[in-house]
Amino acid sequence: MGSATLHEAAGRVGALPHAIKPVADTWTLAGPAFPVFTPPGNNVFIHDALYAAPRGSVLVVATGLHGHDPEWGYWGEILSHAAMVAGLAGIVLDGGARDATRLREQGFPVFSRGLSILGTGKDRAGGILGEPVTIGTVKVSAGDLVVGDIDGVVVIAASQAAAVLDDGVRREDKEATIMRRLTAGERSVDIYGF
Ligand SMILES: O=C([O-])CC(=O)C(=O)O
Ligand SMILES: [Mg+2]
Repeated sequence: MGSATLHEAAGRVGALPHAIKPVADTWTLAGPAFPVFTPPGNNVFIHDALYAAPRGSVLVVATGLHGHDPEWGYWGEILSHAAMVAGLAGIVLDGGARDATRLREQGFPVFSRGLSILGTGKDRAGGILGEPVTIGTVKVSAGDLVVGDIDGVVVIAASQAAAVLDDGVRREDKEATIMRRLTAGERSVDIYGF
């Protein structure tokens, strides 16, 4: 199910900033969040998170700069390789990634604000693992459902996830019916009653 459908099903909440996109257009992502806060320009806590997150997790990394952070590549081919070995499902990064050609070959879903050559420091101070983080206007807690695709990333509270998925399926069924009616010659404005 697409991120936009789930966002509608969730009552139009949970969309992360639109600038956070997959490094390869075709990638999709789904799994429970493991939140990480890293100080700007530092990625040692992201390395630590690989070994703290349960298998199947999506790392969701806040950098404290709320999007004003185009200049670091927090994640690259080494971290993707390590994350695959650790059985993680993907990463959502409120900052840049690098080694994009290799990342695309590896296929591990990396969602970032863009690409940056610059490497990060390793000071072991100021990071937090597994506690809620805020990206854009969205608070992300451990276990929340994270779904990403080329449209972007949506985060659904764990307590809402089952109901939102059910509603998403209903929406997709309804939209399939609308497509059939359009094919049959009806007009969108008539179907919706606009
Ligand atoms: O050096 C880093 O920590 C990020 C990186 O390029 C890699 O993971 O390959
Ligand atoms: Mg690298």
